[in-house]
Amino acid sequence: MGRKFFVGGNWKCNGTIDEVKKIVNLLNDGKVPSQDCVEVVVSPPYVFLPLVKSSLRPDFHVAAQNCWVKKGGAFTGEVSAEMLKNLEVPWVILGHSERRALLGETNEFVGDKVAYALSQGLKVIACVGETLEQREAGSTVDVVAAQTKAIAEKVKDWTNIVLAYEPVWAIGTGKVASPAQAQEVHCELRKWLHANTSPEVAAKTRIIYGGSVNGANSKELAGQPDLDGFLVGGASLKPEFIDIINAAEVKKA
Ligand SMILES: O=C(CO)COP(=O)(O)O
Repeated sequence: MGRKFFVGGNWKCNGTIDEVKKIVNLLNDGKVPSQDCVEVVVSPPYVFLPLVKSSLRPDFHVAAQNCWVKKGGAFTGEVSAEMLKNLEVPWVILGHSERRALLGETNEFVGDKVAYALSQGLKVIACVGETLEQREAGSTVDVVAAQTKAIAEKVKDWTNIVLAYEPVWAIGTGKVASPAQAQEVHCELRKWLHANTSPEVAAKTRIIYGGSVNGANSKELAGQPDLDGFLVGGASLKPEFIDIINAAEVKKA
């Protein structure tokens, strides 16, 4: 099948220089499976990217948490895909639900961002996910399909995209999706890719889960057939992030 397990750590808007140094030391000392078995990418705030990149172990990589929708210029406060490329930051997270909800990023805007970042040679962790209201209304699959469609309309080549399913109700709440709930949506997303992109894209694209993942629940989640890794928030700042990376071993069994 060839979908390498992927573990992302989204540090969000957290950290001081000292705290960042501590997390990097913790990561550098962690015992994890080889790069053949798991791809690890951590995403500090922009301002810490050079520090993390220069001090992080070479088998782990970095991601930005966002970038501007087109070429840089007169866009105060933004950071462009070209700048990330210039800093040799290989990955960027786009469409996180916090940006969709708090900063008004629409499906279309996220689709444009993904397409532009890819065009500049970045790899993208593209996030989708429903709110509790949407889940209770029975529209989970429609919501994530619409979010994915807005990306698929702008992108032909999915090689450099990892799709992150992050139910909004599970983010930062301690209410993790059950393995069955996660598997159901991952399977629907894969079916959607099969029908609307190509069977090859559906088979190869990694679909990772995010929302209250921790050291204790990561193994059982990793056992789900359509779950190819995690995007971790709170626990990515703690020693248990190493345990979550080690959940990749489940796929080998
Ligand atoms: O938003 C997330 C990762 O992008 C998940 O956050 P938590 O792991 O803190 O729930």
